[in-house]
Amino acid sequence: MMSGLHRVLLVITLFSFWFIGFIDHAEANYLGISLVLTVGLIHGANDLRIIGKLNGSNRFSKKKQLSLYVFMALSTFVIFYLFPVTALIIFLLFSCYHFGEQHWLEGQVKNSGILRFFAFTYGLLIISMILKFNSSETILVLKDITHIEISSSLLNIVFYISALIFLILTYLLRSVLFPNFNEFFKEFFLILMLGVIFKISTLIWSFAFYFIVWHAIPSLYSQIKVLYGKGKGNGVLAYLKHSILYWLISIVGLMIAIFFFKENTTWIISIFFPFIAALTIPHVLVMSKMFEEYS
Ligand SMILES: CC1=C(/C=C/C(C)=C/C=C/C(C)=C/C=C/C=C(C)/C=C/C=C(C)/C=C/C2=C(C)CCCC2(C)C)C(C)(C)CCC1
Repeated sequence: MMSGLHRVLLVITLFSFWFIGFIDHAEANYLGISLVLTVGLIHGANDLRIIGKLNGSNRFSKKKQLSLYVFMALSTFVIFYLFPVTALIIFLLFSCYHFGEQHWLEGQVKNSGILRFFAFTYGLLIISMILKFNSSETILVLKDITHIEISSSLLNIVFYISALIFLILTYLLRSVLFPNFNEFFKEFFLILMLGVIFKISTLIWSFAFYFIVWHAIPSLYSQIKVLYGKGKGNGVLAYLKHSILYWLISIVGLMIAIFFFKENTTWIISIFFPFIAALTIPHVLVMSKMFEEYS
């Protein structure tokens, strides 16, 4: 749903066209990775506090919640190395829903099955656009992670199918999704702008741009509202203070993973995605429960 925050993000998206012209591809990649490792990681680092706010969380002690979270993250990372294709598919399915849920389901009082499917399709459309518009880099990274070389036509097919289902669902759900033509126009304009950004930049920048601007920032905004209330100006500082330890632990975890697995891969980036995937699974479950209870 288009809110005041979304309007600011649209302006940032427009501004990014101008900004991309100033940096080369290598700089864009460094900046993208730095943003994911800072803002991106931090947006999940307060998950335990969010769990503490959810109904029924007192059934488990804080220690149990922490152990379960760490267990989920570590097992996903290991599964990525044992069964990379299965793990990648599960990661992508979770990610599609998670991206769509953040963008469309906040504030929807009743999340029906079809709305959830729409959210999933939106996430699939965005991710397939990132991959399709950067197909040669995607094929190389996927080969490094799964040892399978996929063809660019597979990326095209997924993109066209998700676009078609997205259009059909948009039509069917138009009265729920778009209170007026302006909202409809802004959403389609956004998809168009994202498509151009993904086309003219690198895979890493495309992913990092969407992940930070259109996922992590809105998610931080929703979490701060839930944790510290709407009117409290110091919510951002409190959020940062409470997340810094978990952020540091994750960075150390990434360094350890790079140290042990760097021989097995051609690019560090192939360790980076399984690492993000490991944190994604528990994070998605926490956020989904938060949206259910706080919509
Ligand atoms: C609390 C806690 C913690 C922390 C946590 C965190 C820090 C979280 C985070 C979280 C996060 C941070 C999340 C994220 C999410 C993400 C996502 C959702 C993504 C997606 C992606 C994708 C989908 C991709 C795709 C691709 C590309 C782009 C290229 C190549 C290929 C592929 C396909 C891979 C710890 C563990 C320390 C401990 C316990 C507690």
